Formats: sequence, structure tokens, C-alpha cells
Amino acid sequence: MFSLFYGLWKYMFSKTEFHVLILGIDKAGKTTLLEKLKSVYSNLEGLSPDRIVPTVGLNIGRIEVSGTKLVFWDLGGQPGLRSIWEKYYEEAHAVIFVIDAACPSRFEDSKSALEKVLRHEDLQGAPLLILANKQDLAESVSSEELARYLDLKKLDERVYMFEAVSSYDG
Ligand SMILES: Nc1nc2c(ncn2[C@@H]2O[C@H](COP(=O)(O)OP(=O)(O)OP(=O)(O)O)[C@@H](O)[C@H]2O)c(=O)[nH]1
Ligand SMILES: [Mg+2]
Repeated sequence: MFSLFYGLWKYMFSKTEFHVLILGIDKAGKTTLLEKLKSVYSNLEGLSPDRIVPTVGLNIGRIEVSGTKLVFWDLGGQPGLRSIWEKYYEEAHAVIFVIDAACPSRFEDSKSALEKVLRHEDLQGAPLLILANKQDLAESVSSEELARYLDLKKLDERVYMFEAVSSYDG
């Protein structure tokens, strides 16, 4: 009897857990963003930016916002690590794609990485949030300017949003 209730309970609550993948090329600010989210939305103290090193494995962050459990998967963005991303696509419900808006010389790299993500069949239909990060820096471009630059043809068919943020300021 107990196991029946436990099974039901697990079924009901596992439904309210959402997996969010945080992707983007190296140094975009993915881990800094995750640590900031942890500090703001949970009572765990996130790592301060000076203690964050380039990601090689996987960082997991769990937060709860108005009753919904969000599980964030933050992966490494170095070129040799990007092939690992697709292993997580099947179980992901949404994607946050982070771009360093203060580094135009790497926009092209971000654009092709993002286009590859959008083409993958396991992510068709997944909502997408594109973040123009590092808005605290004077040289950063706005989210509109970044959207114009990326000129993503495939975006029209999906739920997506551009947002300007700073992982430092929150
Ligand atoms: N000024 C500024 N710097 C930032 C911001 N977010 C991240 N950084 C800096 O950018 C660098 C890279 O940040 P990470 O969070 O390690 O980047 P990442 O995307 O996780 O990189 P990988 O793990 O290698 O894929 C670090 O020096 C951060 O302190 C931001 O909003 N503003
Ligand atoms: Mg990282």
C-alpha cells in the first residue's frame, strides 16, 4: 500500500520538475548566471564570480519558483565539449542560450553553435530564452541589436525570447 502511494506521489511530483539546459560558447557567463540564480531563488549561497572556473563536467542547480521545481544543467562551452550538449537534449524541457554581448568577435561562433542547437530534432518545440549577457559592461550590445546580428531564420516557428541581462548584477 505504501509503495502504491509513494509511486503515485512520485509520479505527480516528478511532473512538476522542469529541466532547463544552459548552453552557450565558453566564457559566455553560463556558470556565473547559474550561481546567481541559486543565490537569488534558493537559500543556498551561490559561488562568487571570482571562484568560478571554466566548466568541464556538468553543474546542476535546483531552484523552486512558485511551486515549480526547476533543474538547471549548465554545461561547458569550450569547442571540444560542445558535442556533449546533445546528450541532454532529449530530457530537456527548455533551453537558455547565453551570449557574451560585449564580445562581438565571438558572435559568429555563438550564432553557429545556436543554429546547431536549433536544428537538433530532440529540441524541436522546446522554448528558448536567448540572453545578451554582460550588460554591466559599457561595450555590450542590446538584445535587439544581438537579435538583428544573429538573424535566426528558424526562430519563427518556436516560442522564444531575447533578454538583456548581467550575471553579475542579477
Ligand atoms: N562583466 C561581466 N562579466 C561576466 C558576467 N558573467 C560572467 N562574466 C565573466 O565571464 C567569464 C566567464 O564566465 P563563466 O560563467 O565561467 O562562463 P561559462 O559560460 O560558464 O564558461 P564555460 O564554463 O567555459 O563554458 C568570467 O570571468 C566571469 O566572471 C557578467 O554579467 N558581466
Ligand atoms: Mg561554465
